[in-house]
Formats: sequence, structure tokens, C-alpha cells
Amino acid sequence: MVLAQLGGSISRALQQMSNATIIDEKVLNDCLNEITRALLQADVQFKLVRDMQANIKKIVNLDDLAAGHNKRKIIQQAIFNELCKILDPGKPSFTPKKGKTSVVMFVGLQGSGKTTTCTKYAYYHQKKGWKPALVCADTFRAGAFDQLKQNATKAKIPFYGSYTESDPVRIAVEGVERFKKENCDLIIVDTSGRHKQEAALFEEMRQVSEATKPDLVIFVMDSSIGQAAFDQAQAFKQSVAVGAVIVTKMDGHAKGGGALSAVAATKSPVIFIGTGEHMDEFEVFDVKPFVSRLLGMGDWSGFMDKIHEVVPMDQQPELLQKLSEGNFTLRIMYEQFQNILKMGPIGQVFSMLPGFSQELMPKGREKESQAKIKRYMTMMDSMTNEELDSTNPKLMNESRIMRIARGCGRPVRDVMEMLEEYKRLAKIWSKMKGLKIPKKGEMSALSRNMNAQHMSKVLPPQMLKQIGGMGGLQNLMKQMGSAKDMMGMFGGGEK
Ligand SMILES: Nc1nc2c(ncn2[C@@H]2O[C@H](COP(=O)(O)OP(=O)(O)OP(=O)(O)O)[C@@H](O)[C@H]2O)c(=O)[nH]1
Repeated sequence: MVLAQLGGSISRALQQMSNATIIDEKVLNDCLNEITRALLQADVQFKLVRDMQANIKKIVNLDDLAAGHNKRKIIQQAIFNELCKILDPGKPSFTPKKGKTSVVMFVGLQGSGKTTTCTKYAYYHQKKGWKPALVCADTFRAGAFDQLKQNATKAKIPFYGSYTESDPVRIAVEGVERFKKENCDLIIVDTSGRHKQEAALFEEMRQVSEATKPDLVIFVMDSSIGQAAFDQAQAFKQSVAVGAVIVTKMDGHAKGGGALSAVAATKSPVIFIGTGEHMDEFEVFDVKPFVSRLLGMGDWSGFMDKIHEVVPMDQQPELLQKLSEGNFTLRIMYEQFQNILKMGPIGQVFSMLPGFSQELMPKGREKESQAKIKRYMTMMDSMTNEELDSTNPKLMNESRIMRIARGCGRPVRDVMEMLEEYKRLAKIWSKMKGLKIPKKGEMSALSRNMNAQHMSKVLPPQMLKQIGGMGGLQNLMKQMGSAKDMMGMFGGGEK
């Protein structure tokens, strides 16, 4: 995965610098050279990388930094800011509003992943309570309608298209009209792609756009083209009013970083990235959380987004209540596992947690972890209510463990392993004890309450170290506005 490769190299460089006893010119240069190499390998344009290096050196003037200054933190912050600058187009995208009809037209070259991305985009919004619909105005590629139909059916999203009509404009207009009548709030129009940027493609795009008057045109491009994305994005922008970009196949190509920075250079905001062929391998792209993940600092807002999707709002306060009493029972663990399984690709979820990126869930081992969670849940299915709701560790005696093992058909050592995992998690969560629960509407009180100090107690020590200790955590929370985001997880969200 492109993020793991690029992020791994950058965070290794930062780690090496942190390990040095004294930060001098040489240590800083080594660190910057390492980062430069990683960015160039990801196909980020040479000039951008060179400017970034120069800017960091200007900011981090080692001679001027008096002793006592935390040089590591200053350098890390400068790197963070510069990477954000490279990826920031300086322009927000138009965002459709739930409940208000928006037409969104997708354009891009053939094979860029446009049709797949249309469905991912629809599915993402559907999960958040929108009423999306898909229109297939791709009459150029035989099989395009079938593909869209198949994807849409799987995701239970209404669709419109035709096997016989060859005029894309007509189909697009008919589809948009029909779904407007059906009160869909997100009408997505998939258009034809061609192998090359050619006049016929652009002309057709223009006609569909004129006829359907989209609120937003999204350009879909494949990340494997790296910095060549600049020319491609420019060419599309000149033909139709591209308002946002989605970069696909970020899972398979080393050049993803180059593609993202090149798109930013055209001043077009990237709004999502595709990270796999499956429907839920699709992530919101936001510069700061993205860079934060790249540096192994986590992405709280993305994580919370996922939590909001799967933990029903009405159950969140109850969860907080139980946690604040220090009652992390096996039943709570069971419910947490259910939530994790609902969240989609487990590696994607974990990579949003600080320090978890590479170690915990290496690509290719997600299935294993998922299977383990399911195995644990099967064992818990053989437990009594008393066992599930107990907080007394002594309750789980030998005879109970043997009974559970027999009940679920697993060896005793598997049950013991599951109980060990429970104890480990219970220990982490016990740190939440004493957290004050706000009454409805007391968001700000909770924000004060849930500060970095509280968070530092919850995080495992090695994770805290990786973020840069308390200082790093405070910084991170400031950057992400995370005190507010984190509230949602524990029931204080006012969404
Ligand atoms: N690995 C990976 N594959 C992807 C991703 N997005 C799309 N694909 C795959 O890319 C291939 C092309 O995707 P399509 O959606 O058919 O491409 P398209 O741009 O709609 O093609 P046309 O309709 O011909 O213009 C398919 O095999 C998809 O499964 C992604 O984020 N990661």
C-alpha cells in the first residue's frame, strides 16, 4: 500500500532523528534526505521536494534555536506543515447537502476506476443516511451498464440506464429527471471514458454536463500515473468544470504521493481516495489527517467517522456510562468486536489509530485478524449471561473455561487466549474510569474534560511514545480538533 511504504520511510526518518542524542546539522540533513528520497520515489515533483527541503531548513535554523527548545518537535511540526502544503490545493470542494437534491457527474479516462468509484461514492453516502441513485450515461463501452447495474444491485442503490439507447445525453437527462421525481438527494451520473484524452470524449462530457447541469463534476484518475496527473487533471479541467478529484488504486502503486501532489498543484481538491476493489475500500481525503497518518500519528477524525457509522447514537451514551464506571465486561468486548467487523476493512480502521499503522495490521493479515475476532465471538456465544456481564476476574475458573471450550468446540488454550485478550483490553479501558459524563448538550464541558491528559492514560505507552509523548499528543489533538471528534465515540457528539 502506497501509504504504508511512503509513510513507513518518512516515520522511520523521523524516528532515527528522535533517537539521536543531539540534533545537529548532520542529523537534520540525514532526516531530510531520507524524506526527500521517499517523496521522489513516490514520484512527487522534484521542484516541490526541493522547495520543501529549503523551507524546512529556513524554519528550523538550528543555530538560532536556543538550548531548551524542543528541536525534535519543531522539526516534526515543520515537516508536517510542509507536507500539508504540498498536498493542499488551497481550495475547498463543493459539498452536496443531505436532503437537498444534487447532481454529481463523474468523468475520467477508461479504466481509471470511474464506474467502481461511482458506486463507492453512492454507497458511502447511503451509509450516512443519504438517498443516492446511479445513472449510467456510458454508452461507449459495451458492458458498462451491466457493471454499474451489478454494483448498484449489490449495494441496493437505485439505478438507471439502457441497453438500446445510444445517446448518452438522453439517458443522463432521463435518469436525472426520474430520480429528482423520486426525491433522491444524490444523483450520480457515470459518463464514458476513452483510452486517451481525445476530442470526442471531451465533447460528449460537455454535452452531458450542459444537459444535466451538475452541481459538482468529479474527475476520477488512477494514481499509477504519478506526477503525470498534473497534465491529465489540467486537460479535464479545461473541458469541463471539474470541482473535485478522486484518486483511485492508492493500494497498488508507489506513485500515489506524486499523483496527489500533482492534483493539488492544479488547485483541484482531492475529496476521496480509492484503496481497493471493494465497495468500502474508499476513504475521505483530508490533507491534515492524511499527513498525520503518513507520519504514523493517527487519524482520529477518520476513526471517529467510522465509529459514527457503526455505533448507533443511542447506544453511545450507554457505552460511555459503562466505561466511566470501569465496567469493561466481556459483553462490552463482544459488542466492540461486532462494531469493528461492521466498520469494513479492519486494517483501514486500525491504521487510523496513532502508532498502529504498520505493526498491528500489516496488509495481507487482515483476514487473520478478522478470523480471530470471529473465533473469539464464537467462544463468547458459549458463555452464560453471568459470565458476560461479570467484572470479577476470578469468576472464570477452570470448570467454566472447560465448559466454554466444549460448548464452542475449541481447545481450552484458545479460550484462555481470548480471556487474556479481554484482560488486556479491560486494563486499557479501566483508565477511562472516572470520566465525567456530560448531560445532553454539555459538549463544551466534555471537551474540557476529555483532554490530552485523559487520552494519554488510555493509550498504550509505546503508542504514546511514538506520538511524541504528552507534547506530541497535545499537538495532535490541536491539529485534528480531536477533543471534539473524540467525544462522539463516547457519546457526547451533538451531530
Ligand atoms: N486495486 C484497486 N482497483 C480498483 C480501484 N478502483 C477501481 N479499481 C479496479 O479498476 C478496474 C477498472 O475500474 P472501472 O470502474 O471498470 O473503470 P472505469 O473507469 O469505469 O472504466 P470505463 O467505464 O471503461 O471508463 C476494475 O477492475 C476495478 O475493480 C482501487 O481503488 N483499487
